[in-house]
Amino acid sequence: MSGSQSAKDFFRPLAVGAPMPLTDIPARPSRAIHFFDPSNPKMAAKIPDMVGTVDVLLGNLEDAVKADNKVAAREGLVEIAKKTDFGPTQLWTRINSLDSPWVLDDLTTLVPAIGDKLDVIMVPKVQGAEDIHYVDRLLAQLEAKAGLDRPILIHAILETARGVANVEEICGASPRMQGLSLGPADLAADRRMKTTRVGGGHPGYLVRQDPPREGGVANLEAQRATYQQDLWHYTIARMVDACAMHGIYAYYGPFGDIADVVACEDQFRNAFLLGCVGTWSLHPKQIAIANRVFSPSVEDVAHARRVAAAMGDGTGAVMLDGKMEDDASLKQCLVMVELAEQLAAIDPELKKAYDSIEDQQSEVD
Ligand SMILES: CC(=O)SCCNC(=O)CCNC(=O)[C@H](O)C(C)(C)COP(=O)(O)OP(=O)(O)OC[C@H]1O[C@@H](n2cnc3c(N)ncnc32)[C@H](O)[C@@H]1OP(=O)(O)O
Ligand SMILES: O=CC(=O)O
Ligand SMILES: [Mg+2]
Repeated sequence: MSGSQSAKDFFRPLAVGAPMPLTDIPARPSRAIHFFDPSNPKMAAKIPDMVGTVDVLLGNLEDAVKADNKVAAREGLVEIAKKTDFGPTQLWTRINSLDSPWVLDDLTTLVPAIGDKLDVIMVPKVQGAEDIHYVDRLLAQLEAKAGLDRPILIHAILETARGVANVEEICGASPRMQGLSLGPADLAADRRMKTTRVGGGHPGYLVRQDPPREGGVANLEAQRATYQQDLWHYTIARMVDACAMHGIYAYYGPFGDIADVVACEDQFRNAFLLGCVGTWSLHPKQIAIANRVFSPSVEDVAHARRVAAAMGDGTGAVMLDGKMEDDASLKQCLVMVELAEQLAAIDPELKKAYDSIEDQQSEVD
């Protein structure tokens, strides 16, 4: 909420006739936000068949779409959205940046044409609350004009140093704020980091074991283990806290080494463990990785359910498998159980896997 706005105005529509803002952002599964370029005929042709295989399909209009194809991408997205029934899959778009010559046409074309199908608009290179306020008001005006009955939500990419400095105010800038993604490629450039990659780690960012001491003297010639550190830990942790504080959702972003599925899975898992609910997928092969990583494992769900059962009314402390469980560990377990229930509702395979634990547990009991 901006300093000059009163609390009661926060949930008022910003244009006469615009839909009422949401007071809570729905927790819809969004393990993979799959990017496609609507101006690329091969990719566009694959989209209808991808419905139901991925939680979010995102028509990308910004970086990775050639300048000459910006109009074709926008028009291609309108065409795909109009002819596709998205069923349980969400449709998002990433518009061009607010300082670009394309963004105004992106918004004024997409909202009247396919605003009823668009769930979330991703806004790149957000610097502060003022960027969200601009999009917020414009969306309200366009929604009112188009007669939409539900608000389109906003997702911001955290990819500038100023954006990171303002992360809390960005998350709280509008009731439309659905979440944030880390944009490691642009953020690295903006911070003048000395990397040349799209996300992921770097072998040079490490700490080294102390030298062994021999007779009180450090042996600097000895072999010493090194441990690679996570370049993105600080930013993801800030993003997760800011999102949790405002009741919205945090996502890892792109992992550009498409061939390195192992490191991709590691990066996604770090983000999952730290509190992110999903990530981007740039290539079809990253969807399965994201779906696997951002779904709690059967073992974790089984354990979480056992803790919930053992904790009875949810207060006090109990011993389970030699470990203390109490109100706080129960709350962590309930995060897992709730997520498992949300995912089971849209993913029949997962439902079968999670249900099989219940069957096994009732056999044991
Ligand atoms: C820093 C950032 O902003 S990241 C976000 C912006 N970047 C993006 O959105 C990139 C999206 N992805 C892509 O452009 C592509 O996947 C690339 C360029 C990385 C690789 O593309 P290709 O070299 O064609 O990959 P590959 O040959 O493995 O593709 C196999 C098939 O999958 C298709 N495919 C590739 N990526 C996608 C996708 N994202 N969605 C749907 N289909 C895809 C290809 O068209 C190809 O189809 P075909 O079998 O009919 O020929
Ligand atoms: O847009 C994403 C990024 O990493 O930059
Ligand atoms: Mg970017």
